[in-house]
Amino acid sequence: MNSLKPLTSATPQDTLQRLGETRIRRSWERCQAIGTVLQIDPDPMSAADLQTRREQHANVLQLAQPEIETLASLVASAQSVVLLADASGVILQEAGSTEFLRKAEKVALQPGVSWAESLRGTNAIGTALFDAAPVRVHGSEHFMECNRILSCHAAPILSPRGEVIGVLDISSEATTLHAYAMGLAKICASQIGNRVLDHTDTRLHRVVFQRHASLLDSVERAILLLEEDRIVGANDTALRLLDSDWSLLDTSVHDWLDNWKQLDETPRTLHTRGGTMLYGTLRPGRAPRNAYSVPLVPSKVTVPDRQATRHNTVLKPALPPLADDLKSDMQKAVTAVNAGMAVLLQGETGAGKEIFARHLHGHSQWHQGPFVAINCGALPESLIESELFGYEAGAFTGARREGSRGRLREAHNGVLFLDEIGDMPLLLQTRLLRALQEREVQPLGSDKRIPVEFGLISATNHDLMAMVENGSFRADLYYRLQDFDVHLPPLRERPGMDKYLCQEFQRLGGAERAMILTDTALQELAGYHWPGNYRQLHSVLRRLVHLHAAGSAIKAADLPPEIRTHVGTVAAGPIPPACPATTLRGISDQTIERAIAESPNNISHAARSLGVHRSTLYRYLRRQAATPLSSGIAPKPVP
Ligand SMILES: Nc1ncnc2c1ncn2[C@@H]1O[C@H](COP(=O)(O)OP(=O)(O)OP(=O)(O)O)[C@@H](O)[C@H]1O
Repeated sequence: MNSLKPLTSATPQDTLQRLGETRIRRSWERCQAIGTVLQIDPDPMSAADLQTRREQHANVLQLAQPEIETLASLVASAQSVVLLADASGVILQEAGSTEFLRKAEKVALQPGVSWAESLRGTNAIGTALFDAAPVRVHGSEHFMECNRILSCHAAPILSPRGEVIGVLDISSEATTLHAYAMGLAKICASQIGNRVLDHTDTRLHRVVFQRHASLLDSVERAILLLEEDRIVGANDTALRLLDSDWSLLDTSVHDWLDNWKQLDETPRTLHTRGGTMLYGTLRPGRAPRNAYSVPLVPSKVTVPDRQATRHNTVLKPALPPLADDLKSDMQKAVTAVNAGMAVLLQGETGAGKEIFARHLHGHSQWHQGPFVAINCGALPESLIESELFGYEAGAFTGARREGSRGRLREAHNGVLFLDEIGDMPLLLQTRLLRALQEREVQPLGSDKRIPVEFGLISATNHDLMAMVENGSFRADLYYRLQDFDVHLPPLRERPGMDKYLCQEFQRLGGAERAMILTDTALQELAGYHWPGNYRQLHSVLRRLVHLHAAGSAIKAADLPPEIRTHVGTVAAGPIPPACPATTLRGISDQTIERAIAESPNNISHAARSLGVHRSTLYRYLRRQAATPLSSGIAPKPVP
């Protein structure tokens, strides 16, 4: 273990000056006072010692696992790691990108090493612990030169009495600055603190409150722990809403909240001492205790299924439920979008990207705002710009007299869903990128810039990376859109297809018309590769239900030709890998031609019967324009 030599010219006075009056500057000043004791190359403690320390902190470690796991999978692809350190700065656990973990070890950012500020100089873990506040320490802001390869974001985890009981850190290389990492670290540290509160002595009463009833089960909820009417624990949000600090501990709750006694488990209004109206619930404790001094003993560590609870209250009943294997992706995507990250959904046509986006909106902090969906593939190029950004009155010929707000502004305080983003023309990609980066919209014909705030979700069935490589999609927009990406698996990979098919057949009218699917029909349906996914499945099942007599048993011979002609192919070999860019793949030209012929002048209807999106069919027709279909039906111009 070496000690740090006096700081060299790499950390001169001008760096200190540049830091200004910040937390970092104050930390540097502290470090300069103790410079020679700093450890430049510390050895980690022995495995046995680390194990003992982990056992001492078993409760916090156990309660933090859901956040650590979620964060690890969120940040691993961004070459980042998540670390949990105890209150003395010793790293207890690491997770995330294995590649970066190896690099981090070179500067001892690893379990068993203390990153206390007094040992490692200004760094996120140590400085967050010293100040008991979140902090980002990026590259050259680290006091010790060897640590300047790092960019770190740390937030303290507080006990119900306001003591720091640990620190959560997200670190990556200093060459990449992740704008969302600080937000994520803060949210997750609060969530862990809340879980500690939830699991502290179940004999205490719990008052939970917020400005809006819908936030009562969110990470933003304020919590007070009461013994009789004495406040024995709280979280940061409670202090903020009550305009107080930790001196509120051991005072009477009567001093802070009127009518709290009338609360029960149903949200009701209550008022702060200053008259602010809040919504609150009261979960009574099992019995009063004499003192709050017991160690934190989790009664049982479970991850509360908040998503499910909120799903019932927030989402419209018309939304189909997600397949079980998507629930953990949903949970991560909610954390991501709430932290300001852009979510990109990729998957074949009809795989449920929009449905996923709507669920995500319903579960996110934006759920009370609008869900504004824009189909970038269906909008004519000449209209996209005015549709997205709006326009001033009389901005162009044909414009509405009163002007238009544009879809980006309509999404303010809600979610903007950019569907088929891969079809956005290159020129507009530049304007969109600017609006997304600056979070400002400039309507056509106006020199005003209007600030907008929304959660951003995009979807595509193209291989966007390939488009970036061949120059048809801007790399910078691609990276702006995919802070977190979710791959929606195709329907054919859904577990338990037989059961699901029967259930959907019954739901879509089979039960009402007393119909059944025979085993052979079911087998063929389950073996089909469903290029149009849920959309195609529903179209096929509806046709089966309504084109056959009530009471009939559907046989394999009754299945539509596109399924029958594929039976041999599917049985003969493995299903070809998904090819998202060619979404009508697997449907023969003749079938497409027939669908169009059966729905003259109605492309939407033809698309529905093929189980693809209208814009997909338009794209197909454009491609075929040079060699018109034999049916002679010329495609109408795209609206
Ligand atoms: N999990 C699901 N369960 C039942 N139906 C679903 C599910 N997911 C999607 N659907 C249905 O499938 C149809 C297509 O879904 P959605 O529009 O979300 O797909 P998409 O991936 O966005 O398609 P596209 O790329 O063509 O726009 C919708 O009618 C939707 O209700």
